[in-house]
Amino acid sequence: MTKLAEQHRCDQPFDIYTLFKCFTMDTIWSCGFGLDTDMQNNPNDPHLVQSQRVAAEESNITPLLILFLFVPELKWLWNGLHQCDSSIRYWLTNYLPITRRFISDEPLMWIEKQAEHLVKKRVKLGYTKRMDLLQLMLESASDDDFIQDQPTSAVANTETTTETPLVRKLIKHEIVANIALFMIAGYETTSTALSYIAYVLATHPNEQRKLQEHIDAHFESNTEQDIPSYESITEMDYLDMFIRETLRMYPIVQNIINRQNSEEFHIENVGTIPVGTITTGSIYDLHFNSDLWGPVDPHIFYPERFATKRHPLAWVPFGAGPRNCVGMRFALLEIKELLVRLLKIYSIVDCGEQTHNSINELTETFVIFPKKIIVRLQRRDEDA
Ligand code: HEM
Repeated sequence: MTKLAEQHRCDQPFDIYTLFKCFTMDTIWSCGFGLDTDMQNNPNDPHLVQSQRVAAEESNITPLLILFLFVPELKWLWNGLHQCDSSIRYWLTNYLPITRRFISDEPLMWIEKQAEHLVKKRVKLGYTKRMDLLQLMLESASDDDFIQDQPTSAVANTETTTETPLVRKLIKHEIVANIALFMIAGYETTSTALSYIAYVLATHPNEQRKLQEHIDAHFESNTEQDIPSYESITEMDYLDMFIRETLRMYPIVQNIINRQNSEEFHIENVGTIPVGTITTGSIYDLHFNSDLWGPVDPHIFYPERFATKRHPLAWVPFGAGPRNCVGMRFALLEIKELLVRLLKIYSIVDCGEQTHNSINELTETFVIFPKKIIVRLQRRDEDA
């Protein structure tokens, strides 16, 4: 809120996406791993810079990735080479700083090393009352380096069960890998979702007013610093529909929602898909299909369409099935908390071409993101 107030005082168009990135990064470090970072006041913080590099265009298309795409049978070799390349870069750039002039380090490796330090530090610290993701993972950790999965005896004995769930502890390496995954998956996605929401709010003033009235009706507060409770947030159906409609029209992730089939299947007018094929559906075709989303034209922003029950797989910004996004509830709650606090005090204002051009050029890496979202803030109690 302090950063928003600063921007309001400047009374100039600014890039709200940059603010959201710092905010979601601070949130994931604090809620996930118990670190009180302050990236909102320090945009050059290396955690933020390295995470931004992971999603950046240039670090996504590497020769090894191209080899992986065209010769997936040798993925063990490409993985091995990638690991070697990243380790060498990490050691050279950290222990021989002069090499930074010629080679760049690998951001994922940097994040993994930070995660390793974090785990070591927390283990040394011993028991902590703080119940964050890291603590939960450490409590289910094993000291072994390798664990053989064991089916639960209770479930394995039941006659009706065909698939036996696994009793499984995490090994240290998996905890480190999960920290890195959560940092990357939880930061870029949520800040991008917030940036699209800001764009929609600025360009749809009637819907913004309706959302503000909805917030006023549900959330009484005397000060700007009040944090809405979980209970009051979950009751706010229009807020939920507003976010869902934005993610329908502006999905953040497309190409990571893919699956490899274990059985052959047939698609009409396409043919038979052999076992082991990696397929991904087109999220845009699904999200703009008028049979699934009508009768109001799916190209129109209309949150109320979510009041009608739709096909369970018509809306998939968080994927679907047992491997869908584990952070969905967390992301939705984070977005709602921020929107309630922001819109209680401010309106997001359209700055004409600057705002409209923001969305014209989108880039796709593992997320689909705009370069900037330029808007202005106006205090609601100063509205003309
Ligand atoms: C608006 C925000 C977000 C969007 C749009 C999003 C979207 C997705 C999508 C589409 C997938 C793939 C699902 C599939 O293949 O079916 C995914 C996976 C995942 N997401 Fe998110 N995500 C968001 C926020 C988060 C957050 C905040 C976290 C963590 C705190 C997170 C952690 C993960 C993880 C760990 C996976 C891998 C799950 C698995 O493989 O089992 N995501 N996300």
